[in-house]
Amino acid sequence: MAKTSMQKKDVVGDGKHSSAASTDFRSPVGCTGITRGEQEFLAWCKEERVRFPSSHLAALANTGRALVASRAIKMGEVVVEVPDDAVLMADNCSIRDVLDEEGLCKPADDEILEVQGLVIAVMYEKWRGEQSRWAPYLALLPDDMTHMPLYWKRREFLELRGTAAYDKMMGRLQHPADAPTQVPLLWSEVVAPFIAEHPELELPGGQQGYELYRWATCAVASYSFILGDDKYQAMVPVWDLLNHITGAVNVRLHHCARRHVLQMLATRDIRAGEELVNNYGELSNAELLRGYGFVERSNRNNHVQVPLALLMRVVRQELQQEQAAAGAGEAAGPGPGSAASATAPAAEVRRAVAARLRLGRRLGLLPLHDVFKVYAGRPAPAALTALLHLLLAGEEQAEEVRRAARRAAGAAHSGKQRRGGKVDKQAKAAAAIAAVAAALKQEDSSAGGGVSGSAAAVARLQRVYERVVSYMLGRYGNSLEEDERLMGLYDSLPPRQRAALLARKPEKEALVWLREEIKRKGGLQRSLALGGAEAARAVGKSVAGAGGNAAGKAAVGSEDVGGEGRGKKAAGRKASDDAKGGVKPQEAQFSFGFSL
Ligand SMILES: C[S@@+](CC[C@H](N)C(=O)[O-])C[C@H]1O[C@@H](n2cnc3c(N)ncnc32)[C@H](O)[C@@H]1O
Repeated sequence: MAKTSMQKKDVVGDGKHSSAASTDFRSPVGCTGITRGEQEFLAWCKEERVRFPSSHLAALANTGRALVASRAIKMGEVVVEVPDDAVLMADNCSIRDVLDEEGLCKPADDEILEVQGLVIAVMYEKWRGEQSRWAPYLALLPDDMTHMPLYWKRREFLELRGTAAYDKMMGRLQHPADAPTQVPLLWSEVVAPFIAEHPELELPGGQQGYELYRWATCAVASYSFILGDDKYQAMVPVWDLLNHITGAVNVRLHHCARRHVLQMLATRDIRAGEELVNNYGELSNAELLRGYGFVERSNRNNHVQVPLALLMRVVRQELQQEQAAAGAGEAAGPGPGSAASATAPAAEVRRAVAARLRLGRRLGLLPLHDVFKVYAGRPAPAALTALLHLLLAGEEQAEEVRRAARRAAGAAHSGKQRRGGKVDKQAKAAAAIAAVAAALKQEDSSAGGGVSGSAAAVARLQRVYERVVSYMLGRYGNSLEEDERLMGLYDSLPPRQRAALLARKPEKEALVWLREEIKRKGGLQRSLALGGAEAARAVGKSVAGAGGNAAGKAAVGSEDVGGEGRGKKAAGRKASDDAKGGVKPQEAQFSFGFSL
């Protein structure tokens, strides 16, 4: 594997200065010379018509390489332009036919395989060294990816127990775009056999091969983009030089189909010397750490992910305990209109809850990848509260919710709101949430309502929430109090411990917040009052996903492309109408195939 020096310099010039061979080149904002690797990359950009005329490469203390404005940039100006065929994908790399034959190009049987296709493409092109068309580009990617948790020692990795980062990397939750997931398994089941079956490629096997694979996986995880509706995973040179700072994005991604170029446009005026900043998604620290190997000291996107599988388990437990209590002649009984009758065996509870879940799904109450996000300081997600109510509900209550949702969907049909079926789903979810809110409205248990049906339902929801929170808090390796103590020692902690601390502590805070919020007077109603917005979120994408990334990462105004040639077509196909910065479609990565 060709090694490239990754010494970082303070600032290096942009493509137009690439002919300056001297190492004491001074950029418009001062600073030092450029490395040979950087010079070669800039020359390569020129050859490939990759342009960033108003900015230059910089190396910043905490974030590594970056693009910095060389002059004032106007809102809407194109700041980076990358021809479609300069991107690197499984579909246009030099072994694309082999990858295609092996089912590792689009459309593969499994999206995971498509991501593996790009990882192998990156491995191969890197391995070819100078012979690769992308050599100067690949040489500029950091050789050292040890900031990624994939390189952490077991002891360090265990510090992440309980977090979304840990679960995803352990393969408990999985989305194809979660590149650093199940790496040893994918190596032994997909990549090592591929290498063994294609000796003509001369890729290394064994430990050397695995190290190359691990590096390429990290490169794909933290540098690749997903282009267009067809979700082509691609390495996009220069686009991937932009860092992520929550709340500071100043560019958006776009595809100009007419000219077959991917573009980055300024979303506001940018001053000379200002960093160009992308948005990798609305990501928590745990997610940033897993996918990109860094965390932010203060991150407004911090949240905890509550998996559906856990909710199902807790609901079943609740119902079975209610039954047992009723069977033993205790006072509580199965509650008003319970999902299973007092005499029902566990299997019946399971069936009843599964049926309610199907209804919840039809009503649009399930978020993308079945993971509910809970934020400290915000009400519990409406769709979560509504779904829990539904899962616990008896026949009659469930039917009521279903009828209300149907009426609302019918109204949306006949109204002007309908847009490609999406509003139907949103309207249904909103109506289901409203119906649950109405059912719970009469009383809140904390108001001292006693024994009315709704008070019992509220108490039951609170119990279920409490169990979910307790279970999730118990999964971390230590307590929130311990993390608070560790924050006092923050500066003296090793970097990986700091990162783990900043990943797990906000998750615990969100859980503790949830527990308190649900107990507070009106907490459940506050959750359900957000029905509209939450309903939109419940049906995904349109609110916070890569497809509709409100923070501006998603490109707008893309035009359709008539592709020419394979690579071009792939990159071009509606590319960047939801092109993403960083590797994963932001919502789509939160799959949580969790089991207790
Ligand atoms: C797409 S690359 C951006 C270019 C990168 N800085 C470089 O030196 O090549 C993503 C990587 O940049 C770094 N990065 C991006 N944003 C960061 C931030 N806010 N803080 C720390 N590191 C950051 C992380 O190492 C991440 O894996």
